[in-house]
Amino acid sequence: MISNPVYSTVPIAAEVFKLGGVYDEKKLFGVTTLDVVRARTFYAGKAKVNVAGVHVPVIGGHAGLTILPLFSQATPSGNLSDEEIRALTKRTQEGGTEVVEAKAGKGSATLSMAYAGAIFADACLKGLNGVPDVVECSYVQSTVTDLPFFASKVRLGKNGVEEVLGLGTLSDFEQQGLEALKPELKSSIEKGIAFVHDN
Ligand SMILES: NC(=O)c1ccc[n+]([C@@H]2O[C@H](COP(=O)([O-])OP(=O)(O)OC[C@H]3O[C@@H](n4cnc5c(N)ncnc54)[C@H](O)[C@@H]3O)[C@@H](O)[C@H]2O)c1
Ligand SMILES: O=C(O)C[C@H](O)C(=O)O
Repeated sequence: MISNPVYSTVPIAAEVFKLGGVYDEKKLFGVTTLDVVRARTFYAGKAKVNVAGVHVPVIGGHAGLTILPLFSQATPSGNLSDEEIRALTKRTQEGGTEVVEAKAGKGSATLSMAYAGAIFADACLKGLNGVPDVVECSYVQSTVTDLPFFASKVRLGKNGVEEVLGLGTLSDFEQQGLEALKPELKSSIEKGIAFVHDN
């Protein structure tokens, strides 16, 4: 699922598939790769490292505060200040809205989404083809938090999602971000599920 709001459209799709008796949680992904692309790009710029070698997990959902880049786990380490990390987090969270507002009703990010979509589709194909250790962040059915859907690192394989990976160690700032995003994410998931049953 790429169509927004991804944090609701994925639960909507899951519910529709369940009603049709064909839901396979291993094969339903919300594409959050663009958040990862933005986090990597902004981080590389600030840390003055080559973006090609940068990894930053992004967890949560796919809108505003629900997008939580884990810069404490970024590699290579950029030794950025707390203030810089806060600014990079905000920029990543607002990246999509920035483009939507700049295009003023004429759509959303397209070229960067195509790039992100290609990365994610390529990872899915590698997994399906049996390439080992293919890991991308994605918004999937999850038990890593108390929310039924959550974006985190996912290991892809022949069946789709082979393993939803844990969050690793979070900084205090990220832990606070995680607690702050939960109410919005919970309500967006519930709204999606209710939408299916009300319609
Ligand atoms: N997951 C991500 O990272 C990400 C990134 C970019 C865009 N998006 C989402 O992708 C979607 C498309 O973005 P876009 O920039 O191409 O938007 P867009 O406005 O350019 O295109 C939307 C298209 O949907 C069509 N449409 C609208 N209502 C319809 C309906 N009821 N039935 C059939 N078609 C309908 C419109 O005619 C239009 O062609 C949006 O939901 C956007 O939010 C997601
Ligand atoms: O379409 C949007 O609202 C934003 C899009 O999801 C993006 O991340 O660029």
